[in-house]
Amino acid sequence: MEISSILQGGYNHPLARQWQAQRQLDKNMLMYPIFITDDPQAEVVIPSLPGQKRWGVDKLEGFLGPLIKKGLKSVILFGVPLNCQKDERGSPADDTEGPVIQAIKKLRTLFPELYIAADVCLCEYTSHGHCGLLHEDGTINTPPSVERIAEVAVNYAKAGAHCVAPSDMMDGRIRAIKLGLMGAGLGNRCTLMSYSAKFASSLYGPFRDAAGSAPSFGNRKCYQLPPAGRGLARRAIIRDVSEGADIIMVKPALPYLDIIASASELAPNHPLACYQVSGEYAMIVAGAKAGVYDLKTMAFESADSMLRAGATLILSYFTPQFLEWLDEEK
Ligand SMILES: NCc1[nH]cc(CCC(=O)O)c1CC(=O)O
Ligand SMILES: [Zn+2]
Ligand SMILES: [Zn+2]
Repeated sequence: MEISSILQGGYNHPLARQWQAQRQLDKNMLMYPIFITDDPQAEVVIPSLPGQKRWGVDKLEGFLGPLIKKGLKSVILFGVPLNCQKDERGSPADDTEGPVIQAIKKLRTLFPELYIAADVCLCEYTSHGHCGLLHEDGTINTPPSVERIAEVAVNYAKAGAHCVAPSDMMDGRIRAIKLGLMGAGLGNRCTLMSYSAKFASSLYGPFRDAAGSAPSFGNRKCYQLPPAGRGLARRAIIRDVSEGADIIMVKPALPYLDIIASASELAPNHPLACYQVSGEYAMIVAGAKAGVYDLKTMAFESADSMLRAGATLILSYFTPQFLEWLDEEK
C-alpha cells in the first residue's frame, strides 16, 4: 500500500470523524417554521405533517417556552387564516387583528430573545390562492403584486418582525421591500431574507394542506422556478443580491444541493439559508416509519449535506428534534 492510500486513520474515532466536517450543525443555525391560525385557542394536528400543529396565539407560550429552554433561537411564522374573508388582494395578510401580526407582537413580549421571521406571501390570503394579484385572464399582474407584497412586509416589520421573508417570487419585490423598509425607518432594523431560488416543487403538498394555500386554479409554474432551471436560479440569486437581500435562500433543499453550492459561490458575502420543506420532512419521516433508515441518522445526514453544500442556516420542521438530538451523544 502507498502511504497516500491510507485514509481511514483520519476518521476511525468518533471525534476525528466530527473534525472531517467543515461546519457542524449548531442550534443557532436552525429556524423553525410554525403555523399560526386565527383561533387563539387552536392546537390542531396537521395530518400530512406528522408532529406539527396549527397554533393559536394563546398557545404560543406553552408551545415555544420549552423549546426556547432547549436552545431554540429563531422561528419563521406562516399565517393560516380560517375565519376571515379572503379577497383578490389578500387583505387579511396584514390585518392588525390577523394571526401573523398578533403572533409577532405576542412573541416579542413573551420571548424578547427570540428572533422572529415572518414569511411574506399572499396565497394564504387571496380568494384565488395565488401568490400575487391577477389580471382578469388569471395571469400575474406584477406591479400591483410587488406593491402589495412590500406593503405587507413593511407592516410585519412595523409590528416587530426581525426578518421579513418574501416567498411569493414576484419580480422586483426585493428592491420594493427594501425601499419600503427604508422609507419606514426600518431599513437597518429588519433583515430581508429572499426566497431567491424557490422552485415549483412537488414537495410543498403538506404545507399547502397545512396552510390552506393551494391555488384554486392553475399552478405556480409561471412564478416559481422550473426544477431543471439552474441558470435561472443563478440569475435570481444575483438579482436578489443586487436588489438588497440580506439573506439568500434556496428551496427545497435536498434535491437542490447543487443550487445551494452555486449560491454559496455567487453570494459568498451573504448568509445562505435553505428550506427543508414540508414534503422533504414528510418523506424522511415516512421512510423511517417504513424501516428504510433510522430517523435521527437520516435527519442529520440531510442537514450535513446542506451544510456541506454551503448553507449557513436551515429552516426545518425537524428543529425541535434537532434541539434534543444535539444534546445527545453523537
Ligand atoms: N408562498 C407559499 C409558500 N411558502 C412556503 C411554502 C412551502 C413550504 C413547505 O413546503 O414547507 C409555500 C408553498 C408554495 O409555494 O406553494
Ligand atoms: Zn405564496
Ligand atoms: Zn410563503
